[in-house]
Amino acid sequence: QTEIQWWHAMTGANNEVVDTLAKEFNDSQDDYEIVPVFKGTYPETLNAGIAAFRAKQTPGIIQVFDVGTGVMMGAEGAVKPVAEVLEAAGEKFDKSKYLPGIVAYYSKPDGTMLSFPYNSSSPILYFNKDIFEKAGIDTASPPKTWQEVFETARKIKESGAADCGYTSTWLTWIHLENFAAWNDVPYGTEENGLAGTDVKLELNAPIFVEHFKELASLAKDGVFRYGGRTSEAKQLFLSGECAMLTESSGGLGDVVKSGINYGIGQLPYDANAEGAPQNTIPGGASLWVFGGKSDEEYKGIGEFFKFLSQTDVQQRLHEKSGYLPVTEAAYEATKKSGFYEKNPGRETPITQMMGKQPTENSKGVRLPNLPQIRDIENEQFEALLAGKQDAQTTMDNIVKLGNEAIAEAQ
Ligand SMILES: O=P(O)(O)OC[C@H](O)CO
Repeated sequence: QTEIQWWHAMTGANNEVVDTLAKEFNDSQDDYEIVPVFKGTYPETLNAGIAAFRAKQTPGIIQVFDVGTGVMMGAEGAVKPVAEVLEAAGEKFDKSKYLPGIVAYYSKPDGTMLSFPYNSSSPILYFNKDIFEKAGIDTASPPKTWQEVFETARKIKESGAADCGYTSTWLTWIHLENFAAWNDVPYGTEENGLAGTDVKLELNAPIFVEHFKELASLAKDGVFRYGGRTSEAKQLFLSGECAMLTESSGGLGDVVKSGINYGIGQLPYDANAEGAPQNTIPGGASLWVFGGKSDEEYKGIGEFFKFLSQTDVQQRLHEKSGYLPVTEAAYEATKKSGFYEKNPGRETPITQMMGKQPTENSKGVRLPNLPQIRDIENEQFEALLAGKQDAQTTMDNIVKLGNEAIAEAQ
């Protein structure tokens, strides 16, 4: 039997999905064994992969988050494109079977798709219906714009219905990368890095500065509570401390499991942005396969990817975790099953990603060192939210330090 390690960053309900899928695949045949290994948060998992590559001790499969895509693409020869992996298992990879936004995100400019889109997501608004009712807020029409979210959050705090009105996971992904795409404003030049590598960040434009000014003011008043750089803030919602949360659709598994009386709204947009809402960009992660493995291992990984792309597996993954069904067939099957009628809001992450043809502001953000840029952004946000600097300084610093880091990485 050939053992194949699958390094991943999934916790809670999503970790259970990983373990279940590996077990089902292992039970379905005798030649290969997929062994899931939890490697920490997404940034930690990527760092573990880089270290393993240097030490020539790579796993068969590694889950790399959206913004690590540029890093992996830059590692010429280190990875084996997904089509070649599937070919090893006698399967022809047909891109047209996958949702177009996802294919575009994980493909090189020449169209070669490099990784397998295991868990794609889109950020949404979660709200606690019990708290809304206590504060006298209509649960049938959750806030649509950021301005409404902020006003509602203040109202909730003032009413005493909850300690904190609003929190958010991933400020970088939700309040910068998706904020830009959804409001149809640039994150940076060169189509946010998709059209060229000489990118200059445009994150100190007034729309971003105003947004963060408001967040900082909410934080000062205890209305907004900061949770951390990745998905830590989800706990603040699950514990009932915060009434609203913006978080990945991939957080749904834990929200459902918690038994909380929750509702879903689409990702808020800025009321002053003319083109909003435009479309969100895919988040989550994909599965990358390292080069230099034996034919047998590639065949095993190809078989596993074949297993993962089956319609019923994709449908289940989508329904259990909240990640998107990555194939058209699984999306259609979920629609037909009546799942969306029975579970209001569960189609929102898909429609907000696919609803409109992307513009040059909303295809994605691709930088060779985006994880590092996110570190810079997070450091600046933390200084802002701790009251150490104002929003204009924060966004100016992000642009200055970010541009320096991008120039260095070229
Ligand atoms: O929580 P996930 O898996 O949807 O990922 C969120 C972000 O895209 C990570 O960069």
